[in-house]
Amino acid sequence: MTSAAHTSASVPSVGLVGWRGMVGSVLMQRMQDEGDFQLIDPVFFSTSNAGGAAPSFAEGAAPLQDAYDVETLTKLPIIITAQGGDYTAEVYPKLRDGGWDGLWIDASSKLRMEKDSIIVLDPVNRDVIDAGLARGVRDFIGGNCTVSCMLMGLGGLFKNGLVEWGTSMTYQAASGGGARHMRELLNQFGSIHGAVADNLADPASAILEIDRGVLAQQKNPEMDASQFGVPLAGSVIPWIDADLGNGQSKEEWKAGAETNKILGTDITDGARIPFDGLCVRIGAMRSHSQALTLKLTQDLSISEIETLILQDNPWAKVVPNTKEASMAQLTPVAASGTLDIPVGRIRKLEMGPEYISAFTVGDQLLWGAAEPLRRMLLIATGNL
Ligand SMILES: NC(=O)C1=CN([C@@H]2O[C@H](COP(=O)(O)OP(=O)(O)OC[C@H]3O[C@@H](n4cnc5c(N)ncnc54)[C@H](OP(=O)(O)O)[C@@H]3O)[C@@H](O)[C@H]2O)C=CC1
Ligand SMILES: N[C@@H](CC(=O)OP(=O)(O)O)C(=O)O
Repeated sequence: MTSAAHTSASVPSVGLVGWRGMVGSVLMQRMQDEGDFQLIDPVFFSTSNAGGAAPSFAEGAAPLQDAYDVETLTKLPIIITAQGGDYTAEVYPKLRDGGWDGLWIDASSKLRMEKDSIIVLDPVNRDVIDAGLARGVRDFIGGNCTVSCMLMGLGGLFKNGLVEWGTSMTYQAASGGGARHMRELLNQFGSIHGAVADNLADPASAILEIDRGVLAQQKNPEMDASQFGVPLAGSVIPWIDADLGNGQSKEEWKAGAETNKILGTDITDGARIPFDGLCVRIGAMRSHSQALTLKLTQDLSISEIETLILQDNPWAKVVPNTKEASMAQLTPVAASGTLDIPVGRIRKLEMGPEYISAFTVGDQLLWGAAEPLRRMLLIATGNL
């Protein structure tokens, strides 16, 4: 089973499932950047290409194992999966029913709200993770991307009990849907551009003619919208994830449910922080943004709020509430590929001194997905 990149008996074998997807690719990159592969003996799995070559960055690694081969998975003390909830639903119960007691570290939402699982976001809930490991918890699940990014940015307010309630209006990038969604968005932009390229190249052409051509292409049933269901390029989709049947999307439900589970405010009577809003898909490639309205428990000054945010963790950054700084530092383009979580547009609202607005953006593939998982692996192996 070993003989991947390492053969040392002193490092644990770790099964890696879903490593070529969007979250998995970012996870692999971060693990390479940080030298994490020196600390483990990686065993790569695939749902579609068992027997194929291991990724080129893991020189000497054994060929890809079948990700549905429970017997092989059972031999591993730790499995990290970014394969998705359907995979977890199929494989996880077989492993546990067969007596496997290894650590399951998962990016998908499937087990997040289970009583015996912990949502991992260690800069916010390291105490909960450590206590869980000590009492034998085996399932450590990455949080929803918008929730994790929000808590990384505004942890200083939430963790100090300063938020009475909150609402978030999200602007979620195509990459939240995965690799195929990103490709679809780019193909849509390309086909729209192609439909009007000649007119666009002619400065004398009428803008209404171009606009008509764009709309016609967006409504063209030939344009591929198989991943998102409707065109996203040049549009927005005000619904993400399943319809819960009560007017709320599952993505919106996660905001309240997961925020309170991560903070531990779900278990004490009266501690729950009401948190709700609307989740919207936009045509950004990567990084989720959200506009927040928070009712604070106290009338704090803006500088007190900014200090609390900055002091909470090294990644939260305060962006001055000016046009120049917001445009330069508070966009998906600025945040993508970085671990920074910029928080800006912080100001008091007309409703009263306890009401504030904020806008935050974070690379949802980093703090919203891959980073808490790789850090959980480090914690579990005694390296963080
Ligand atoms: N995207 C995000 O922002 C976030 C995602 N998550 C969760 O993480 C899990 C994985 O999500 P995500 O990485 O976005 O999903 P992807 O669709 O990008 O990848 C999942 C799997 O799809 C297979 N796949 C099929 N076609 C392709 C292709 N063209 N390129 C790459 N992979 C392909 C791969 O499996 P194989 O190699 O076996 O064929 C891959 O491991 C989900 O549960 C998701 O909910 C959580 C937080 C944020
Ligand atoms: N639903 C998020 C990404 C995601 O996968 O979230 P979750 O892990 O909660 O299903 C999005 O589409 O942007």
